Amino acid sequence: MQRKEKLLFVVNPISGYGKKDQIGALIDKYLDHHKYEYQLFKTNFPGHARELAQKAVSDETDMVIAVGGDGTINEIVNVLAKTQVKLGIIPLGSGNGLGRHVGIPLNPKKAINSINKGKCLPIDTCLVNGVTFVNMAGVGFEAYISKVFNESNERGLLTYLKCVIQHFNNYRTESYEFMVEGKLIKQRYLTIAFANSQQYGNNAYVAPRASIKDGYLDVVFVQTFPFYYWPVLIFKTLTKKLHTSRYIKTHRTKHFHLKAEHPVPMHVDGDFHSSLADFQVEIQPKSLNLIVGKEVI
Ligand SMILES: Nc1ncnc2c1ncn2[C@@H]1O[C@H](COP(=O)(O)OP(=O)(O)OP(=O)(O)O)[C@@H](O)[C@H]1O
Repeated sequence: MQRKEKLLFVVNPISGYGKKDQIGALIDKYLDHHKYEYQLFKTNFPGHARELAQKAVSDETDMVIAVGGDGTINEIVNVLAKTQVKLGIIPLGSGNGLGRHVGIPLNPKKAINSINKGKCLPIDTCLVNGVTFVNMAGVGFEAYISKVFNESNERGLLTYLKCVIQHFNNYRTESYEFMVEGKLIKQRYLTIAFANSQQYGNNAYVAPRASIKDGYLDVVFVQTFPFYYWPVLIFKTLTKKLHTSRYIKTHRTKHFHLKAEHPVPMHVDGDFHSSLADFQVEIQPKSLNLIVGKEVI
């Protein structure tokens, strides 16, 4: 008889919208018990998912499944990158950028089925100043909003949009410098995204031509724009046309060194990390074994 694979489900009870009370029962009902044996833990504090993943690696677990959003995934990926342990996703976050990109259904029963199928793909991860991210990191306005959002008691898309609208006019753009094709560029930007996949979440495509398995990072520069341009920008973001905006430039690279004139906020996979003025970003090709739901770009 074939050995059963050992799974660990890591459930973030505060991610996304609803409680996660039913998830244990759904896993029990729909997981393929001929193929897998499993344990399930809820996270009690930020950083707990990382601790649980560390224990899973030392216990020779075959797959860790993040039940939550990109922040929960990020904690786990910081442990699983460059190991053989697979990552699964049950996307129950607010934005679910990575889960959406790799075609994991938002319906938990269907997501469990993707784990049963076990279609595994080696994907790229990235490092920013030594911290791993897998979907998106960034500096400037988007990171500032992730800080404000994390500090608010509410979650969800509506709260996020409220934060954006409230803070857009008051946010001061920062001056940055970096090299592109041997040329030194010095310019002010509203936000700069380091994109491994295509979207922040909620089908907001910031880097519609990015691939998670091409060995490259898409750096997306967003210049400041007038308030009346928001509807156009949102439309372009949702229809994968952002790169056609006159306020956007994209640079594809393996390494990127960015300096800001003053410390600016940085997020990794949607969660505020710290405020810094010097950023070294690099790609780590095919460094994570991810369970996917479809053919992935
Ligand atoms: N019990 C807990 N109490 C408070 N925070 C927690 C707890 N467990 C985990 N966290 C933190 O919650 C943060 C947010 O989780 P996550 O990013 O998964 O959800 P989300 O923000 O709703 O989804 P997304 O990132 O997809 O938009 C994580 O960074 C994690 O550190």
